[in-house]
Amino acid sequence: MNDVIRAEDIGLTFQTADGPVHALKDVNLTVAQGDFVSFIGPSGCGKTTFLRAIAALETPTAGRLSVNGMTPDAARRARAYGYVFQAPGLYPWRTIAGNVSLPLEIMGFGRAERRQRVAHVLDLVDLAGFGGKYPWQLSGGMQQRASIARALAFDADILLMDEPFGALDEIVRDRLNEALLELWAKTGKTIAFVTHSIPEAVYLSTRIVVMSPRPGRITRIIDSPLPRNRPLDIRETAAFIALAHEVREGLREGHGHD
Ligand SMILES: Nc1ncnc2c1ncn2[C@@H]1O[C@H](COP(=O)(O)OP(=O)(O)OP(=O)(O)O)[C@@H](O)[C@H]1O
Repeated sequence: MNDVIRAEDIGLTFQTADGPVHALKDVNLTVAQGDFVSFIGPSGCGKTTFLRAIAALETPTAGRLSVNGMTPDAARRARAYGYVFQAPGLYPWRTIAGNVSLPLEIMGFGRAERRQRVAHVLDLVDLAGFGGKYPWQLSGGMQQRASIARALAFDADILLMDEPFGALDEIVRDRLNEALLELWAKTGKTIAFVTHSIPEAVYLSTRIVVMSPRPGRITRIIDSPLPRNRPLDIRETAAFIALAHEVREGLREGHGHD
């Protein structure tokens, strides 16, 4: 299997008026193609900073980081990833299809190709038939699905997701978690996912990266023994509960350094 993300001794220090902030320190991680990796940890442990570094939105101050075998900057230019944020960030004056089509327009795809791709990704996120609606006509969960479709539209290998379901209620979140796993199985994408929720991390991931703050670092990397095909009620199994316990322990360990 190919490593799509490889971080070696990554450090990232912000210089602020109050002195240096060590957002990441000695971070080592490899993510294989087709992995679903979650980053979990308390506020300020560097989860978002690490995702942003992968996306070339921040530059590490130490170590080496490669994405698809390239520098993050080269990977960004090669459109190696789609990025999904906590808020859907859809333009209210554009239809759902218009929003999903926007990155394709910017990249210069022709009209026929755009139509075909938009229809395909709307179908993938179960929004076929909603392309003509405006964002405000859709529920929060549907809007977030549309933003996932937008990130998928140019068919990048990697999907970076920063707490995409954090603002949604639990029932909607459950449904979207299930839908995301289906989409992952169908597309074979590599997904890097930031969350604050232990059950969400355990339900979704093949690898769980537990982080802790000050300085932001990895305290545990847990490879999931759960099968890739996961119905929601897997959460009631002993294996799931044991894994959640292991994550919780990892989080507690990290707090010991505070
Ligand atoms: N541009 C910046 N300038 C200075 N400090 C920053 C900057 N961005 C992030 N930080 C600091 O770096 C640390 C890590 O932040 P980061 O947002 O990556 O954490 P996080 O784990 O994603 O937190 P949360 O769960 O709250 O989103 C924090 O102490 C934060 O205040």
